Amino acid sequence: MPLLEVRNMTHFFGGLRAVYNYNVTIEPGQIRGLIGPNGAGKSTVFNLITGIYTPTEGDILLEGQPIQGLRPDQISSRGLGRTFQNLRLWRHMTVLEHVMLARYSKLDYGLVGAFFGTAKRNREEARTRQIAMDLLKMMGIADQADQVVTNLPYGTQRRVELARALATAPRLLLLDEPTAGMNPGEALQMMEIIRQVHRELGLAIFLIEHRMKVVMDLCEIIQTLNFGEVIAEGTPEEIRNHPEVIDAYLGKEVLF
Ligand SMILES: Nc1ncnc2c1ncn2[C@@H]1O[C@H](COP(=O)(O)OP(=O)(O)OP(=O)(O)O)[C@@H](O)[C@H]1O
Repeated sequence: MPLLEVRNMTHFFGGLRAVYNYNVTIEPGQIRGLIGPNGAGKSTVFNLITGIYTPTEGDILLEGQPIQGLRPDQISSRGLGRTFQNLRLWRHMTVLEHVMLARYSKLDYGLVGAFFGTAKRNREEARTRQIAMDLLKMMGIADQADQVVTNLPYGTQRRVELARALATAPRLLLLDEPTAGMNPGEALQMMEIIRQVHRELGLAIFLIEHRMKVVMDLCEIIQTLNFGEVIAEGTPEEIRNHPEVIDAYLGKEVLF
């Protein structure tokens, strides 16, 4: 069974057709890319899948179960994690607190446990801290666990955001422009981290990215959107040589 299946999804913002008859099937462990010009509808596709918007039409199935109409937190707890194009971090929290807080949504010690500090709660706290620290190690930022995020360089903040998304143990991770705003060196490091996350955690990844090197190197299959519609889907080689994609998009894009 596919991990995610989106069928004939259409979305209007008032009179604007942002996404039209969109389909995608993501298998467990697959890495897929979504590219297209500014305003093509890429972030809207992610916002529809993650429950920020409810599609005007269509079906979204996660492991065979319909998820359209559920709240973002309900969809997240079913195994779908994401990061955003613009960072959404809390100004006064430390790196470790960000990741631990996300992990708490997975915890189950009930209200009584939360008030009275049961042994189970203490065990779970220790385990949460351990998982969060392991993720920070994977991101290469464990030594900055106690830093307040706003004091850290932008590239590091993006790693915190990725660690936070991974803290809920998703089976599918949606990354909205993971290298946006980074210099080429930071972007290369982020690419290696994504590769490592995929290899070590074995989850499926769906990513939006403008940097062609990142998409072409990481993804097995790439879709191209233009005016809300998929104009091409294929391997990096097929996409690179697709006349409509070159015309609509690649001719104008940053190679790195
Ligand atoms: N909340 C909204 N209300 C109204 N229109 C919106 C909303 N969000 C997006 N749009 C419009 O929908 C279209 C698709 O936008 P979207 O942000 O999905 O594109 P995108 O491919 O992610 O672009 P970019 O690469 O610039 O991030 C655009 O015309 C945009 O202006």
